[in-house]
Amino acid sequence: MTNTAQPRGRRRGKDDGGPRARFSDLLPYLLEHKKVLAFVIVLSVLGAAASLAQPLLVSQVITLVTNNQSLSGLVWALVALVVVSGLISGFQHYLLQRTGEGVVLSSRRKLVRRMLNLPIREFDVRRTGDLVSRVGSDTTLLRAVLTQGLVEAIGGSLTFVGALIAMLIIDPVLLGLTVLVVGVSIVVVVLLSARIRVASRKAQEKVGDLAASVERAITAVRTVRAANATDREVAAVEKDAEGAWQMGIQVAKISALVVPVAGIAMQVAFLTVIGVGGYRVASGATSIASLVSFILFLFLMILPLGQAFGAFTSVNSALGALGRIQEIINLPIEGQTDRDDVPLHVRGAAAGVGAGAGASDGAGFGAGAFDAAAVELAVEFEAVEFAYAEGAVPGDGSVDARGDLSGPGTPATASPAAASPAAASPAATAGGVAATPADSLPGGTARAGGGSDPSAIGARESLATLGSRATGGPGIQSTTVLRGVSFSVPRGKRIALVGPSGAGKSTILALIERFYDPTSGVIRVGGIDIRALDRQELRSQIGYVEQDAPVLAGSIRSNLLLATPDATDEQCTAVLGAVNLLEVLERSPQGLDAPVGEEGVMLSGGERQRLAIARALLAAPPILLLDESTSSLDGLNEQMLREAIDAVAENRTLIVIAHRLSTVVDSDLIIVLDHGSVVGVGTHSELVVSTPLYRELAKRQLLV
Ligand SMILES: Nc1ncnc2c1ncn2[C@@H]1O[C@H](COP(=O)(O)OP(=O)(O)OP(=O)(O)O)[C@@H](O)[C@H]1O
Repeated sequence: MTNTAQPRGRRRGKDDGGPRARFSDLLPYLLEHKKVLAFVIVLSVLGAAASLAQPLLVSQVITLVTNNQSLSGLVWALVALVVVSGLISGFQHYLLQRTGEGVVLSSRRKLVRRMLNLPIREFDVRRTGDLVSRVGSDTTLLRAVLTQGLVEAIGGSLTFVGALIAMLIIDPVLLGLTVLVVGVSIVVVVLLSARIRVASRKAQEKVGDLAASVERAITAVRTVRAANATDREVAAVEKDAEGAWQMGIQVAKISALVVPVAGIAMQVAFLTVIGVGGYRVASGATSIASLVSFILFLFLMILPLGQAFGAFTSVNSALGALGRIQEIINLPIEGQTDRDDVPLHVRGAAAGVGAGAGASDGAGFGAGAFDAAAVELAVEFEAVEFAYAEGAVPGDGSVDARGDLSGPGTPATASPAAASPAAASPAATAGGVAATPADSLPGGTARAGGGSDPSAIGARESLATLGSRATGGPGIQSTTVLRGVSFSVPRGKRIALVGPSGAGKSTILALIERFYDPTSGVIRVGGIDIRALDRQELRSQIGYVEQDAPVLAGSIRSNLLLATPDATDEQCTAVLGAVNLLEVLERSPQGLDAPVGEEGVMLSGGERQRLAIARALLAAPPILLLDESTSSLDGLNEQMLREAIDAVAENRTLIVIAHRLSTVVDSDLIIVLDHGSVVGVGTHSELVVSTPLYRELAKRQLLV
């Protein structure tokens, strides 16, 4: 399905332009099990020896029969050989299956660990279903490398060589003919291998597409059903399923060419040996016993050849899938693309933060750990510019740690020298917002210019252009979302961000969480440039309730314990009481263990939001970020929730986004955003007078 509603992720232009893996990429996965594999290879060698011994014994049998001598000893030896070969082969099979599962497990572990640590930007451009499919489906192909013959082929190669030597001794002429036939088959298989690899990778990509469209349809099933779009979605998913089927058929066709090659080689070699060998026996050039043992060795030689061809096919299929796995594993994780040009004195201060930041007593950042005056400001934005990178970025799997993901926040980011010239330009300062700490007003407010000033609009446009240029590398498009945003949030205050949809309010919270880095400008938390803070440390100081207040599948308890795994049942119950959610507990005899359904679907919208807020409150961080956290609440619940937040918010800094001004009119400070710029800062009564946009919003909501 061509899913235009979601980003398609990194697409490839050409068939063979996708992520590639070499055999050497597979080795680390195999080497993790080197002891077992070495043991299996020893077993293979023993098995090969047992196999090689059989034709020799058979040859002996023929000689003894011809000479009318007793066979009993030899027969017992043959029986023992067959039994031992069987046991070895069974044990070997089990060990290989087991190791194959081990390879799948370790690849899944690596992949998931990497995936969940990727920068948020990666999740903006990739499809969830495709990522899930890489973990679930691509990894299973690695198993086939071991279970479908690679190790047997290694052991088998000994049989192959042993048989070859024996055949050389028995009849070099017949061997020459055999090698000719076998050589042709090997060339054919090698030629087909590259096509198998490409087809296999494309088949896995199609499976990824399929998983992505199934995921899309299922997650939006209510919307799809309500829009009477079920049949169309089914058709779209079916189309993707057909795409996967077609590529599967493609793989089957190429494999079908490989599989019979060994069989054909064997038959041709066998017929040739029988024909030429029979002639040679008739002419007295060789004996019947030699011909029979030559033919048995021929079988022994061809058998591992079949295994080798099978192994070759499965390794090439696996390499197709491994390319997709490695594409993710090779991506830089969050933090790896950071520039280390944060001024040293800032880093030094940050070192002190760690010690105090762990204390989440709500008193603020690491009291006493660094300059107390700086701590007075919980959050500061200074001339922050930001643009999301948009659109698909072609990648080959070996993404340059500094280049590809940079977008906003890397090359043009951190150093003051690298800040967008427009951000510091007089036009920007005059037209939009206060750009330097010196411009901050006492009490932590920021000076706001006239957002409706035409010159400011002009400045914004040029900033947008510059921001885009600064941000986007080749292939990356970006639109400036925040333009020279400056404001300060004093510790312990309640701040509201308001403004029209798309003004950039949620983006500000995402930047405080450091999901993205600004294109230019500085964000400080507790007086520290957040680029100098460890992300975990930073986030442990912040409670964040997203706009869609996500609730994870699982129980109420697992949702609450997400950020605070050690919280007691009493603490959980108390925080649920604080957000008026005790009723949900009473509803089910399972209490805290009551399931909430996929994405919390068994809860109402308001309950989901309150549960998410309860989760944030339970962690009791010094700073709380609430994104439209009261939008799904009825009047009564909203009132209760506000009281709860007010109670918990004591001594904490609260930054709240709300569309309904009624929920934020009593904030200590309201910051008004429009098109990514701060157009007003003040209290409700100040803004009604000073900021036309705010007055308009308030008027529409019957607040003035
Ligand atoms: N992940 C993203 N990738 C690309 N663009 C984005 C992303 N998130 C937001 N945007 C864009 O950034 C702009 C600001 O979005 P943001 O969500 O910050 O606005 P908002 O003020 O919170 O809006 P709302 O009140 O409707 O939630 C919008 O134009 C939006 O399309």
